[in-house]
Amino acid sequence: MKIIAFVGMPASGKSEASSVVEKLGIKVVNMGDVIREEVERRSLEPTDANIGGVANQLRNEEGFDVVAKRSVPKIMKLSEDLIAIDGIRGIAEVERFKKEFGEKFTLVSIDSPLDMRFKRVQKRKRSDDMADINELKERDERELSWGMDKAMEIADIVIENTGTLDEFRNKIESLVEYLMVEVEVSAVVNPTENETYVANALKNIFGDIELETLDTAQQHKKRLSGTGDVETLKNLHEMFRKEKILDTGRMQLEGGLSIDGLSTHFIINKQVASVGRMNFPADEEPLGSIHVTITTSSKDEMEKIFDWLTPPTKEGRPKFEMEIRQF
Ligand SMILES: Nc1ncnc2c1ncn2[C@@H]1O[C@H](COP(=O)(O)OP(=O)(O)OP(=O)(O)O)[C@@H](O)[C@H]1O
Repeated sequence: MKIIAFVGMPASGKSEASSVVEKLGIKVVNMGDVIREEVERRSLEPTDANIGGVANQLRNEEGFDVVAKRSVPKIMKLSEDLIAIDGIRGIAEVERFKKEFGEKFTLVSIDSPLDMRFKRVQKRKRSDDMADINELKERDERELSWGMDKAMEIADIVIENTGTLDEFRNKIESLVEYLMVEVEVSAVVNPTENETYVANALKNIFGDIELETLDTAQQHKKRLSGTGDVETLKNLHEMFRKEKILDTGRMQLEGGLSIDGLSTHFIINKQVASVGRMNFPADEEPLGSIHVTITTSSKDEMEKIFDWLTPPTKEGRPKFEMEIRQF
């Protein structure tokens, strides 16, 4: 499971980002629900004043990360691959989520300058919106006092929201597709082989991927396996170039494509990988090969990955080089 959360100054585009995510079918957990539930538990009317009052009371009684803390079990109960958290207000909440979810938690900062945010607020006309730029500055100050700037500073990904709304929505879609990519790698460890030898072969191709040892149906045979995201493919990306095997690589990727176009599977020579090089065996090697499966949430994303890893070539050189992170 992966968790994504947006932070940013008032009117930077967090709600827009959440609604794009929701439209893509991703579950959005609203932190405000925790407060609304507490309001109900205290048998109060769900008015703005009661919600604000209970939120403040909770923070004073149980700390600034109280809402995050109470959201954690709700998130843990879910079984989706990707979940978005809406409504982070400060650094304490970010720290709580980082502690609970570690690497699985991706914090995204949405950056937009004050004057642009003010123009957008004037159009938004939400009941709590301001007519004067100084009121927006005051709102900024309140968010800063909760450490929004610190939360933005430690974000894993920064998205500039300085263009059109469509451009922004495309960036968020691209980000979600990027986060949904899953890479699975595995290789058999034969009784005659040393586990470290196989682990090194895998790490030579996939960098510092975390591996676990699994039993196989056959006695004395183990399998080393690991899962990762697009970052896991960065070293492979370099190897295709170093070994000058872009065309062969492309054939492997395309050859292993599933009928629905959402996953591809190919094998890499384990023995060759153990010495830090890479090629593709025609068939599974006698001692087993390295198996790689890449899964995406859309055909477009898969095509993007193909073009990024192994662009088409002309006279042996890539016709173009592209970024995989288009946000
Ligand atoms: N790139 C953009 N171009 C034009 N309008 C935009 C753009 N991004 C966001 N907006 C609009 O700006 C307004 C503020 O965005 P949004 O409500 O998503 O911000 P927010 O970060 O959730 O704000 P708050 O912190 O105040 O809840 C909305 O009306 C939204 O539709």
